[in-house]
Amino acid sequence: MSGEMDKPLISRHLLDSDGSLAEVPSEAPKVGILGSGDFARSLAARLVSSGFSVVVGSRNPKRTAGLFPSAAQVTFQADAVESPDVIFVAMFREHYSSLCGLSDQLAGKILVDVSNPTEQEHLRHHESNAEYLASLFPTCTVVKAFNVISAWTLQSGPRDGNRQVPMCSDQPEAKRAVSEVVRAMGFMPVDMGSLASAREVEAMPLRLLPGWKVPALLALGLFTFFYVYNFIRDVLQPYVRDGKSKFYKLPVSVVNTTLPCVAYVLLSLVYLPGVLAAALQLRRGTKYRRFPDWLDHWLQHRKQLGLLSFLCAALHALYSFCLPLGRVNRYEVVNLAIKQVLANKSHLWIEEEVWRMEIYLSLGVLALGTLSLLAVTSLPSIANSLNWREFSFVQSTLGFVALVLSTLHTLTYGWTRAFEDSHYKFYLPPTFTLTLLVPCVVILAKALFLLPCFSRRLSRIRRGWEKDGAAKFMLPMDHALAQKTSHV
Ligand SMILES: Cc1cc2nc3c(=O)[nH]c(=O)nc-3n(C[C@H](O)[C@H](O)[C@H](O)COP(=O)(O)OP(=O)(O)OC[C@H]3O[C@@H](n4cnc5c(N)ncnc54)[C@H](O)[C@@H]3O)c2cc1C
Ligand SMILES: NC(=O)C1=CN([C@@H]2O[C@H](COP(=O)(O)OP(=O)(O)OC[C@H]3O[C@@H](n4cnc5c(N)ncnc54)[C@H](OP(=O)(O)O)[C@@H]3O)[C@@H](O)[C@H]2O)C=CC1
Ligand code: HEM
Ligand SMILES: [Cu+2]
Ligand SMILES: [Fe+3]
Repeated sequence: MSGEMDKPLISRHLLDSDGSLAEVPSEAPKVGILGSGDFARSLAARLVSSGFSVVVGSRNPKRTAGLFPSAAQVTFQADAVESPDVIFVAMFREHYSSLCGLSDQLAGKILVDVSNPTEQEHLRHHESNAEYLASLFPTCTVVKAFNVISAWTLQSGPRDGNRQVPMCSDQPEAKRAVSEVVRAMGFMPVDMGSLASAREVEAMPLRLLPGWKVPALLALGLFTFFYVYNFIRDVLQPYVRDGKSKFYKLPVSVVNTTLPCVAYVLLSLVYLPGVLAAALQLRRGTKYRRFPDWLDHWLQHRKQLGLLSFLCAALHALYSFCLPLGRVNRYEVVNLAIKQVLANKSHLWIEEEVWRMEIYLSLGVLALGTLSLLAVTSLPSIANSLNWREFSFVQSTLGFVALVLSTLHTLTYGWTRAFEDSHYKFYLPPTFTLTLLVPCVVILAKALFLLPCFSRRLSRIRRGWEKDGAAKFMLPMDHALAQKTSHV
């Protein structure tokens, strides 16, 4: 079998070292495909247009030949596996065993398992599809690849969507051969190690935005809560008390009171776990103990929380820009003007209102601008061009600045309303007062941890110093202090 593996599987000079197309070999490398379904058809089309000679093995070649590009040869399974060394198995797991009759012809060849188990299949079988295929054909080398690429992406080419093709196999030589096919097709092979990783590779397409589930549900929960709260205050209360219909507020006004509250609370929840972590480290006097699971989980979901906060804040800004466009605004302005005329007043100008509004609008714009920087740097291409310090400056420091600006925006918007009885409807305080609690706790805690007594201790803990037990790392100036406290 090693003799089989030694010969070049695919003409190496199809690709230059830099990946560009070099001289096309006189005879195109041959690739086999077993199966004639959706995936097989897209794969064949892609392989043909990438310069491969393709032979398809079907149980019924007459019926299926018309579905393939004319350059692809469609024949019986036994004939198709005769000459190519790399054979894609584009079939479902339950049909693998139907290939057992081909064992002799397949001996020594590379089988590429492209299959995607469903969630139930993945749970039912403890061995991966690829390992199962390998157990059926012990004389073949199995490579797991392409399962994360949809038939559609194969057809439309790798221009949009994910270009990475995770692959694994126990045979480095086989992996290299399939990598070359992957590259020639315009995709990026990603080595995932031995075939034992196949289960992990097969689980990849089963994930649907795993990190987003909890943050998205949280955002939805907050939205629902604040929407109902604002509905009761702004729509239900005037209706019940005075019989006034304010239902026109549902699509814009109530939404624009709800969205900023969600954005603001989510933003504070991004920075709260950092504060809790610092507090925990201060109390324990070490960083070498795991955080409780809930805190660990929370710390890992901050990016998603932050981006959802940014989304809500951006929508809030757009809604705010749209407010003056509505009919409501025009009628209110006209009605106010008429009232002024009837009351024989000429100049309406409340200095305090003007200043309050100018300031809170400006602070809101600044807060959103700062948040945009965080959102931009969270794009992988930009994040990769920043070093660790730059990234953490934007994320940690500027993010905190955004939280402070949002707080000032909310406070100047709220002004004295929290203290005026007329703003308590059904005894419910104005919405913004509900949102201030968490952000203010975060800001105060951050300020507290900046005090020298805390910040010195924190930075020592983060460099490995421990309250009791051996000091793992010490600054020279900490040496004397550490000796006093770390007797065993
Ligand atoms: C729009 C938006 C986009 C976001 N995008 C991303 C993203 O792409 N990726 C991402 O990870 N997060 C992202 N976030 C989340 C958030 O910005 C980061 O998690 C941020 O780093 C949290 O800052 P922090 O100061 O609370 O926490 P941390 O930076 O984890 O620090 C917590 C505390 O520990 C201190 N500290 C941390 N490490 C050390 C150390 N080694 N030595 C000494 N002190 C230390 C800090 O000073 C701080 O006081 C985003 C947020 C928003 C709003
Ligand atoms: N569709 C997609 O987007 C993706 C599919 N995949 C994987 O590719 C594989 C094929 O998927 P897909 O092409 O969609 O499936 P299809 O059902 O469209 O095709 C399966 C093919 O298997 C062949 N086959 C061979 N033996 C049997 C048998 N005993 N019973 C039934 N069929 C048999 C058939 O070809 P014939 O009749 O000519 O022999 C049939 O066309 C699966 O493992 C799937 O998980 C992976 C990633 C994406
Ligand atoms: C371009 C940026 C922004 C503009 C133009 C803007 C504008 C406004 C306006 C007009 C209001 C009053 C809404 C109303 O009348 O009900 C308001 C309220 C509010 N804004 Fe902003 N804002 C901006 C950014 C932000 C950001 C980034 C946050 C926080 C993340 C935020 C949080 C809030 C909060 C919490 C309220 C109070 C909501 C309430 O209780 O009624 N805003 N903003
Ligand atoms: Cu979670
Ligand atoms: Fe999770």
